[in-house]
Amino acid sequence: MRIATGARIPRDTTAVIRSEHGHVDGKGRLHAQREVVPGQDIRPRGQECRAGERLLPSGTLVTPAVLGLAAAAGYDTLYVAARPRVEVLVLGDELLTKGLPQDGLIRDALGPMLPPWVRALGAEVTAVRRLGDDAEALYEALATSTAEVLVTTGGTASGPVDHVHPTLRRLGAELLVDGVAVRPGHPMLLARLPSGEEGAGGADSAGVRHLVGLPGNPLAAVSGLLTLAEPLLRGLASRPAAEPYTAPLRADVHGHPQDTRLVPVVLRGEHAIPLHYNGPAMLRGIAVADGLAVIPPGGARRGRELEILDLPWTEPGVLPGELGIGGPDDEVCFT
Ligand SMILES: Nc1nc2c(c(=O)[nH]1)N[C@H]1C(S)=C(S)[C@@H](COP(=O)(O)OP(=O)(O)OC[C@H]3O[C@@H](n4cnc5c(N)ncnc54)[C@H](O)[C@@H]3O)O[C@H]1N2
Ligand code: MOO
Repeated sequence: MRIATGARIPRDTTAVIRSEHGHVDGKGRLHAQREVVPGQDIRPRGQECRAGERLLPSGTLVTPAVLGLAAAAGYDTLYVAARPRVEVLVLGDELLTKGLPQDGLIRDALGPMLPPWVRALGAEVTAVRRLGDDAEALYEALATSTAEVLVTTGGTASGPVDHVHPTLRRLGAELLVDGVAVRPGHPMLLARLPSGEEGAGGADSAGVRHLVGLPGNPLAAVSGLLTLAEPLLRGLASRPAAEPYTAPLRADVHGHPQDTRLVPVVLRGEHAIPLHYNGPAMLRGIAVADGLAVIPPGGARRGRELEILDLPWTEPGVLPGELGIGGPDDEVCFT
């Protein structure tokens, strides 16, 4: 009997011969040109999975392949953790949104940088708002936002126009992390905002809202993104943490006397090569980096194994030669 690839086999069939491995003679009899073994080219039911079997552990990212597997196994609905909804609030009167920095005004580097970064961390960005240094606008924004996570940039220090701390106090927020012994990024903070029912506006279905306060210096903001925002968003999205790993340094790196430093590095072969332009306000290092090396207080010598924090898009690339540490314009810059 002729049968199409993938067609259901007739009852009591013991083997299938591929058309190119057999021929039918003038009397309609089939002759195999190769040995035929029982079960040949028959795909039995339940080969890949059986009814009720768990196909993937919970917490698995729904990739295109996972969607295909789910459909193949007959699922019509998948239960997933929704992407956390994040609103970005950029603070600072000194920020320009186009053109060259001039007259004491600088370009907003974080407004463009944060949304794709936050999306790469598995969250959805619902809005990016530039609020200047307006305490009332910040209060209104925090009180009424329905996002589960608010990310502010700037205004975390204690200067005259640093409104984040006073506004959190006014809202009755709970400061969970108020500064971290890390450079750059030491003023970063994490707070739990009052939920909708507690009188402060919107919230997610569980009523919990968090605020990640990133320092205004752009590389300091990156520190906060990787060490405060990333674990928070991962937890909210029920994503498992990546396995921590280390790499040996290919050059000495200066340390802060008391605090940990995070220094942009590229990964080449086994090694982490520390990059120039790693000051708190600089982005040239991180723009070509694969990750941040965790430098203990006091610094680290060449060859020492250090933990590396990956960037969400880390993949091997080309090291622009002049950026690696060890040249004449090596910089020690941590405030
Ligand atoms: N008395 C102290 N003052 C400061 C300390 C300290 O320990 N004691 N730490 C300094 C450090 S370190 C940092 S980091 C900053 C963090 O302060 P803020 O979070 O309040 O940040 P701002 O003052 O608003 O801005 C700092 C710096 O970054 C520039 N900035 C701000 N936003 C952006 C942006 N979107 N794009 C590019 N650049 C931005 C801003 O113009 C400032 O130059 O506090 C120090 N002060
Ligand atoms: O964040 Mo500051 O720029 O800690 O160094």
